[in-house]
Amino acid sequence: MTTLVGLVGWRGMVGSVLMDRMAAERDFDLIEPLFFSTSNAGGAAPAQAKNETKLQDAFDIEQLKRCEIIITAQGGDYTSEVFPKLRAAGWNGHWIDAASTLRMADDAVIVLDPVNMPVIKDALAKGGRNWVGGNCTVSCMLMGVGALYKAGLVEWMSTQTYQAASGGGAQHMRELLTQYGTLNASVKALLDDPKSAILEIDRQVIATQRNLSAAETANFGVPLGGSLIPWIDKDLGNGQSKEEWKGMAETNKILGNGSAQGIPVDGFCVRVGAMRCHSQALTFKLKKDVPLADIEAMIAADNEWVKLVPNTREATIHDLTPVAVTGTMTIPVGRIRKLAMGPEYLGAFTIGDQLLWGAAEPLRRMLRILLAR
Ligand SMILES: NC(=O)C1=CN([C@@H]2O[C@H](COP(=O)(O)OP(=O)(O)OC[C@H]3O[C@@H](n4cnc5c(N)ncnc54)[C@H](OP(=O)(O)O)[C@@H]3O)[C@@H](O)[C@H]2O)C=CC1
Ligand SMILES: N[C@@H](CC(=O)OP(=O)(O)O)C(=O)O
Repeated sequence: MTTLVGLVGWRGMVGSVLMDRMAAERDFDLIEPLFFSTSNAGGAAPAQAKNETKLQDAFDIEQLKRCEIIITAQGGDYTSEVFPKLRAAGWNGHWIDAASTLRMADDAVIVLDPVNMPVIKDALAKGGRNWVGGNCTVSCMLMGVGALYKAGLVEWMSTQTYQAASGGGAQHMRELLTQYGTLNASVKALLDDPKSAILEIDRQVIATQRNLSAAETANFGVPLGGSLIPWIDKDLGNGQSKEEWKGMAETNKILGNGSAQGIPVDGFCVRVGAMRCHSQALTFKLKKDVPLADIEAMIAADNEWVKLVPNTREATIHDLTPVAVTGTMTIPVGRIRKLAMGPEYLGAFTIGDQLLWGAAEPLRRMLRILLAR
């Protein structure tokens, strides 16, 4: 019998990317999908529905219990409310989740199978049933440079991120574009006049940024267009943002190192005016001096999506940008070079589409792993 798979959060931003990827990879051929909604129970399910063509209530535990596997991209509040009730009602199925809520739970695995298939297999063998997608920045970073971790070469890593608006959600992407539009409109006449003074344009732009309406900064709280925000997620009260904390905690959990005592990973997470690709500059302290060519070969051979970008100006400006990477599964790694601090210090720059490898893709791949058993 075909596996009944519940889909929750399928029409949100992450969910839509997930649906596209599942369709592209023909995942729906292998399952009987049961679509849920928090807002439109009884409405028509999307075209991928087969026998179950009505949307089910996403809070209806009895309907959820019918599913052998549930994939949710509905968000953390939904997980917090429904998951404990479902387990308490005796549901023994597999829960695959995009939200961070359950990530650090002992009985949950952060799934990124090109990096941690052994961890996933070990958990499966032990009866694991909770599978959670990792933080987008961490997942994209490990898809790029996981080879160095797998080879046991990393003493520590520092990451400086350049994270896209999409990490905040659809409204944040819209807000960024609205801000850019407002800025452009405020100096349009001056821009159209090639003889206008650039410092006058600059003066008007900063005045516009400082006077953006509350509606135009409702999501980010401050201007992002033409600026940046060096804080992402909650304030942990110790000087670190929660996004920065995830770097070490999740990297080590994904690698199966345990979260408390692992390889030190730290740095600064910064929101920039990109749309949906997270970029990051990485500094490694390696455990030993490894020739650059060996490092490059290791990274290039790690998985089929990683792409080495030669450390030249031309290759970098064309292939190592959010514009080049958006909407693709490719994880470019470039700017690889030994740093001035010494031969064990390595620099690299990597980019990933945070809605693909950063959110949707590890979930559908986990579904495939479960279906293939
Ligand atoms: N944004 C990101 O980069 C990442 C997000 N995540 C996780 O995924 C969760 C979902 O994120 P995201 O996809 O950005 O959230 P969205 O806000 O885009 O979607 C969440 C839900 O909102 C409801 N909704 C209400 N109005 C609309 C509308 N106009 N269009 C579409 N859906 C609507 C839908 O539920 P319904 O159909 O039931 O009404 C939908 O499933 C996050 O909470 C987070 O936990 C994980 C990794 C990255
Ligand atoms: N925090 C990420 C997006 C995200 O959803 O992260 P997480 O899945 O760890 O909550 C960002 O803002 O770019």
